[in-house]
Amino acid sequence: MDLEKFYNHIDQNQDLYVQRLREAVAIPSVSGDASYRNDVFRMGDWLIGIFEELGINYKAEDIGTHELDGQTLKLPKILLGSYGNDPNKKTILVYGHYDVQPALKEDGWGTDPWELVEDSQGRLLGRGSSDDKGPIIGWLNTIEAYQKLELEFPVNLKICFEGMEESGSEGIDDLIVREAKGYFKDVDCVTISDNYWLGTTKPCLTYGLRGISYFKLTISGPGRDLHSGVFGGTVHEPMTDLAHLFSKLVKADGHILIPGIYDDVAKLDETESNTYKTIQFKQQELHDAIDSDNSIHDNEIDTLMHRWRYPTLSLHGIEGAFSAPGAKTVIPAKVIGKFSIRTVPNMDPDKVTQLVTEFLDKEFAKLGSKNKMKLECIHDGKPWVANTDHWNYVAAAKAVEKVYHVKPDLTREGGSIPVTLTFQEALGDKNVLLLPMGRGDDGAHSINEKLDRSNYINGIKLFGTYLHEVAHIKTE
Ligand SMILES: C[C@H](N)C(=O)N[C@@H](Cc1c[nH]cn1)C(=O)O
Ligand SMILES: [Zn+2]
Ligand SMILES: [Zn+2]
Repeated sequence: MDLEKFYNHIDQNQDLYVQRLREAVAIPSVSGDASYRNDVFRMGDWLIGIFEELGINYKAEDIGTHELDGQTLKLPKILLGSYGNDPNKKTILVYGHYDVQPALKEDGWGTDPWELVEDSQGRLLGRGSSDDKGPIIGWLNTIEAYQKLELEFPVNLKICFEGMEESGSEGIDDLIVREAKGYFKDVDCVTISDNYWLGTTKPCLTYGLRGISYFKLTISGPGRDLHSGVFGGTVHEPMTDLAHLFSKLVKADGHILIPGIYDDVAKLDETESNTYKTIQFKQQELHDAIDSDNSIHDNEIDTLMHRWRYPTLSLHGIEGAFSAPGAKTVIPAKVIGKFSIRTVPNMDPDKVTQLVTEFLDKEFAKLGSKNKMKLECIHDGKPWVANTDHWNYVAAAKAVEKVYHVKPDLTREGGSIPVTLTFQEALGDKNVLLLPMGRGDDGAHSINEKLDRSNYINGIKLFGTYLHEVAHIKTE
C-alpha cells in the first residue's frame, strides 16, 4: 500500500473531516442528564447515517431502560457495525463512545461548548471533540479514505459504539458477554481510542487503566429547606454532617483515610519501577494542562505513580446545596455528596464499597446526628493492565513510527474505561490496545475541551496505518 498516497488523501480531505466533527459536536449527547437523552439518541442516529453511507452492516442494540433523575429512561442504543468478512483477514474490534460529559458556557467556557470552533492555533474546541467524538469519527473517516482511494481494506472491522460510557456504561457488559460467541466471535483483538497522550508532543500506546467506584452519599433530615436565622443551632444540618464526612475521606495531600483501602494495591517491583524512568514527561506539562502549578508531587515519577498505580479519592460535588451567587441564608434539607475512588490492580470494587460503607457508617455514628445517611455505589469498573508484547502493540508501535517518526512511549492512564476489561475477559483473553488520538492537555471533562487539528488528521492516518500494519504482522 502506498502510505504517502493515503496520507495525502487525508490531508486533502481535512476540511470534510472537521465538518463531520462539527456536526457531531453540535449534538449535545450528555448521557448523565435526563434532559439531554433525546440528543444522545440523535447522536446514535447521526452515526447510523454515516454507517449507511459507508456501507457498514450494523445493528442498533436496544439494551432496555434505567432510572435517572427519578425517571425511567430508555438507554441509548449500542451500535454494532461490521465492515468486511474475509476469513483470510484478521478481525479487529474498535470500541468508542458517542455520549459526552455535561458542559455549560457559564462553567467558564470561552466559546459555546456545542459549536466546534477552530482557534488560531488549530485547536478544535468543543465538548466531545477529544472525548470521544473525534476518535470514533476518525475510524469512520479511515474507512472512507480506503474506499475513496479504492484500496483493499486490510482487516475485517467490527465496531462497538456506546452512548453511556460517561455514566457507567450501563447495559454494555451484559451485551458483550451475550454476544461473545455471536457478534464478537471472530475478533482477534480490540482497539480503543478513548484516552490521551501523556503530554502534548509525544504519541503513546496505553496498556493500563484505573478502575472507578463512584459513590452517592445522601444526608437528609428536615422535611424542607429552612431559614438559618430561625432554625440554625436548633436542628441537625445535613450539610454540616456531609462536610464533616467529606473531611474524613481524604487528606489535603491526596492520601485516602479509609482504613484498609491500600491493602490490596499491587506492590511496586523493580521491573515496574524501571518503566517510569524512560517515560518522556515533564512536570511543566502537568502544570500547563491544569493552568496552574498546584501539583502535589514535586517530581515526574511520583506524579505518574499517583496517576497510574495508586488509588485516589476525588470529591466531585454536592447536589441540593446552595451554589448560586449571592448570600442565601438557607439550611438545605437534603444534600447528596458525590465522590469517586480510582482503583488500581489488585483492588476489588465490592471490597472497596464494603470498606467505604463500614467507615462512613462508623464516622456518621460518631456525629450523634438525627439526620439520615444513605451511601450508594452508583457504578463501578475494575482496573486493567495489558500485555504489551502482543502483536497488536507491535503493529501499533510501527504505525506510530510511520506517522509521527518517533517510537511511542508505553503509558498507563489515570482514567477509567470499564468496558476494557470486560472485552478482554469475555472474548477469551483477547489483547486490548489503547491507541490515543488527542493530547494530555485536551481538557476532557473540563472547560474548553479541544482536539488539535493535527492530532485529528494524524490520528486518522495512524488508524489507517495501524490497520495496514495489523494485516501484515506475523502473529506467532
Ligand atoms: C478515559 C475516558 N475517556 C473517560 O473519560 N472515562 C471516564 C469514565 C467514567 C466513569 N464514570 C464516569 N465516567 C472517566 O475516567 O471518568
Ligand atoms: Zn470521558
Ligand atoms: Zn471517553
